[in-house]
Amino acid sequence: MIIAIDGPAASGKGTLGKRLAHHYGFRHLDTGVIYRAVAQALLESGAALTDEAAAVTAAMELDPEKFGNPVLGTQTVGDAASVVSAIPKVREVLLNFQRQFAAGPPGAVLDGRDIGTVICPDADVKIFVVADPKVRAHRRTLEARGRGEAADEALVLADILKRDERDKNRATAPLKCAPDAHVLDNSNLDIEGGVRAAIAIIEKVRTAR
Ligand SMILES: Nc1ncnc2c1ncn2[C@@H]1O[C@H](COP(=O)(O)OP(=O)(O)O)[C@@H](O)[C@H]1O
Ligand SMILES: Nc1ccn([C@@H]2O[C@H](COP(=O)(O)OP(=O)(O)O)[C@@H](O)[C@H]2O)c(=O)n1
Repeated sequence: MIIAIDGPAASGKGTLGKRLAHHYGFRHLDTGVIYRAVAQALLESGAALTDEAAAVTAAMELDPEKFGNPVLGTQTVGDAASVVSAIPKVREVLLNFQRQFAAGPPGAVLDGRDIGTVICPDADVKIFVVADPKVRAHRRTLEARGRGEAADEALVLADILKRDERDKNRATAPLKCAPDAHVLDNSNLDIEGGVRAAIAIIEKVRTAR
């Protein structure tokens, strides 16, 4: 079984994906980390984020062992990731890695921007997670402060909106809700409530088969 989760920045995709994978005993891939790792490799090497050749090389040399690097969670790297991720050849290089991850037993949960539309268009269940931008900015600010970073909520909101616009308007694999996805708005739900709502969606789809 494949569960595809997509949605805008800081909507709670990763948290939900992790929790669902735990609930069902599936593997989980936060695909945003992949683009963040490519962006970080470019930032470290000093190459421009729009340098296609350097970005493709970084994507081909991606080391999943480095996905746990805490710097990948920062706003700077997230912003850089949304520039790098708009390069079609970078997405092409990363496609197989994601599809192979999705294919293995016993099941997988992937979250990102194009899982239900491009990576796993035949996923068993697709969930498009949304939340009010101000709510998302507040949660991300608390998260950054929890890591000891000085985060200004207004700037976090501006960054989220800018990134959403870039991700929605790019030509290749833009952020969009698949026609067969179930929209889950968690603006007024806590993490537990969001997980319960997602499980209800998944069980409804399963029993309808
Ligand atoms: N339903 C929710 N209610 C409250 N906080 C949430 C909820 N879902 C996620 N969060 C918090 O919001 C922040 C962003 O969530 P995250 O899962 O990283 O989002 P995304 O993967 O979409 O960027 C995290 O600090 C997370 O703990
Ligand atoms: N499947 C994906 C996942 C992320 N991304 C890009 O990577 C950036 C960072 O993704 P992320 O999921 O880690 O971002 P957050 O929602 O956690 O802030 C996004 O802004 C997208 O530009 C993508 O293009 N496709």
